[in-house]
Amino acid sequence: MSVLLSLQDVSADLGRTRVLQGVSLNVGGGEIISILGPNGAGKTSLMRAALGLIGATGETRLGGADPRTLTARERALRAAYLPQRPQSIWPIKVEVLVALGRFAHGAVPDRLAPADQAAVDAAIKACSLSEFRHRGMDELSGGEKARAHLARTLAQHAPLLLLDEPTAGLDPAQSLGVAEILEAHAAAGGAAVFSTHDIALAASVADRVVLMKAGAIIAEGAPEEALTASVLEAAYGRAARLERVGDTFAAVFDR
Ligand SMILES: Nc1ncnc2c1ncn2[C@@H]1O[C@H](COP(=O)(O)OP(=O)(O)OP(=O)(O)O)[C@@H](O)[C@H]1O
Repeated sequence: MSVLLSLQDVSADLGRTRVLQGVSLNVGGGEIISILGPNGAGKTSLMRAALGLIGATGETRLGGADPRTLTARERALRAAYLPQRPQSIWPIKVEVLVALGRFAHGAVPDRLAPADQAAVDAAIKACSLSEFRHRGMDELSGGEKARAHLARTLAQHAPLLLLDEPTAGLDPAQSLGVAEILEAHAAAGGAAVFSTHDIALAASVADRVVLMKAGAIIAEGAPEEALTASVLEAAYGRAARLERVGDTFAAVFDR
């Protein structure tokens, strides 16, 4: 199994806040890993450190290289990043936004080579956006916009997906669609790391969950083994448990 991302004892500060504390994580091809944890736990910071977007101590390797030494293009060929709440500043068409995902392959959005066009079409289809592809980004609902940004990320065809809350704002059926996209990516040998507050979805989809609190990983492993009641309570400060429901899960928080 190829190692696509490796963090060893990574710590980082933003301003006066220690946002990562001794984080170690290895991600190999074929894996789906979900990052969980309360607001402010460090999930976004972990992804940004993985990409070299924030300074950190320890050792970070993205596709075997220190991400701080990579050009934007080299980084984009290794990892596709979906930021939390991405913005599209211009009212560009959906298919043009998705084509921007091809920049690392040398694509120009209005003159796509066949391979770039095929990648754009496949990403639009996977994200159920075919009927919206000619619409402006300013003519979409919140969930449709989120899917367009995900499609841009997928069109990049990077082996590692780093997705910060890819299902935020999506309806349950669309969230399951994202889960199936991640499963297909992993089945093809890629890896997906995604953060979410949907514990049940994470447990259903991820091979491994990583639970963070205050910048540190407090539990990691197969969902049912890692997400014990005591660990969930330690993370969220409320009594909670993961329950199996058929072949999926529910996260139950006591009131
Ligand atoms: N630019 C910044 N300067 C100082 N502190 C920051 C900065 N950005 C984030 N933080 C702090 O870093 C910590 C981790 O933030 P991060 O965005 O990584 O959390 P998160 O787990 O992704 O949270 P959420 O679930 O709310 O998205 C938080 O305490 C946050 O307040």
